[in-house]
Amino acid sequence: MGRERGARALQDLQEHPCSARKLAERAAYSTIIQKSVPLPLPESRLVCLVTDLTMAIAAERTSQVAINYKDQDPVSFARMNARVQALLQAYAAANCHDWRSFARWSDAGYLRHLLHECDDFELMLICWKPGQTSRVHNHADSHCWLAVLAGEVQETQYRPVVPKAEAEAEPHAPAPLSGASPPELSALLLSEAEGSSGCSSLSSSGESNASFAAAQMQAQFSKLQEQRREQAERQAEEQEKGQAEVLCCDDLRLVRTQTRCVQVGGVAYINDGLALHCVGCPAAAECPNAIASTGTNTTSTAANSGSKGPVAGQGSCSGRKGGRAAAAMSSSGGLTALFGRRVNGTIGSGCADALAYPAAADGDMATANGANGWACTLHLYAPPIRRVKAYEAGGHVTECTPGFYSRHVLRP
Ligand SMILES: N[C@@H](CS(=O)O)C(=O)O
Repeated sequence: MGRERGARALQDLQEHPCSARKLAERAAYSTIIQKSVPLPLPESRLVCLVTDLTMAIAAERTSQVAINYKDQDPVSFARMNARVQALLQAYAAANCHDWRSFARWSDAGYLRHLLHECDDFELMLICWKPGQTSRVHNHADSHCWLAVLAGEVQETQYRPVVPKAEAEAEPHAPAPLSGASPPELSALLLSEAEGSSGCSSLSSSGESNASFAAAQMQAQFSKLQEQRREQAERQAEEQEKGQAEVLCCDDLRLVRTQTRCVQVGGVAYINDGLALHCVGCPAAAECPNAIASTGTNTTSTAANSGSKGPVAGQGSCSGRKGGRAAAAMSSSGGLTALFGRRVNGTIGSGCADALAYPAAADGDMATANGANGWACTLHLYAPPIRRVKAYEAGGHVTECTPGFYSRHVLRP
């Protein structure tokens, strides 16, 4: 009897996602509810987001499709990508503030705050001060979406350079970072859907992408391959002329292919299938008034000006707004950071596996605003990232396990 009621409640929840009542019902049938304080109120947008993301991803998993960028069927990925992007974008654009109680910044490097983790995905809040960036890294076959909640971030993409001898032996081969992958395809579809404005936002309007048929995707994929061939040729030319920025680590040479900015409200898909990359918050000098107005605008240049800060307290959000947050520490002591590059250089290079991280100072508990140019991003990794490769200029390619600064549980 109890089981039946539970199943009915969950089915109901799936059909009518995310209302406070439904969430309360769901809580009644959840098995383990681990709480760290303070949790947002059950009806908070962040909790709803976790519930909706869970369903969007589970919907693909139940059809026996492996959820990762390498194995997932393109149509399944396109469907999931559209849903996930629409959910993240709705949250980012709603100008919610419930994330702020989990946000901490540090002078030592960007901080990762784990908000939710399950077998399918992890949701991470990342706090950046101006000038802080991640190392060039991969995502170890995980999908990764990024939504900007405050400020602005830049993503710089890199592609391994094909050694000249190899390129001559096979002149039309694209850089062999990875083979054909669903995300590549989907990202192409999304960028095509946005038109050829030159902006590199990957914000999605939502469900429309899900309707792409497999045949159309195949045609687009051929186009993508052609573009990659052209890009490889352009890179070879740039290298000849010595124009391309090249990063060397171990025997690998990486060439920078593009930089794109994502502003507040914007959503991007980032993945090894597209490129290796690093993400960072532009230094104040590069990016005056870094907080942009709510929306999905992005630019492909480093500089951004004339933007406005977010308006506090607006939007359709409920739940806590700011307030004193508790940073629940990880079981191993908590203060772990990951493949971030420390701006002050005091912590050294290489991956920071379980490296003790200085606690955020009280001053770092202030929230991001237009004046300080700090940024905050929401990252969704599906499945959770277990190990990544980090590429250090003049250094080594290092494997490391991502850690986090604080851990929370957002399940209702
Ligand atoms: N993947 C990085 C952030 S970004 O560079 O995408 C991290 O989780 O620390």
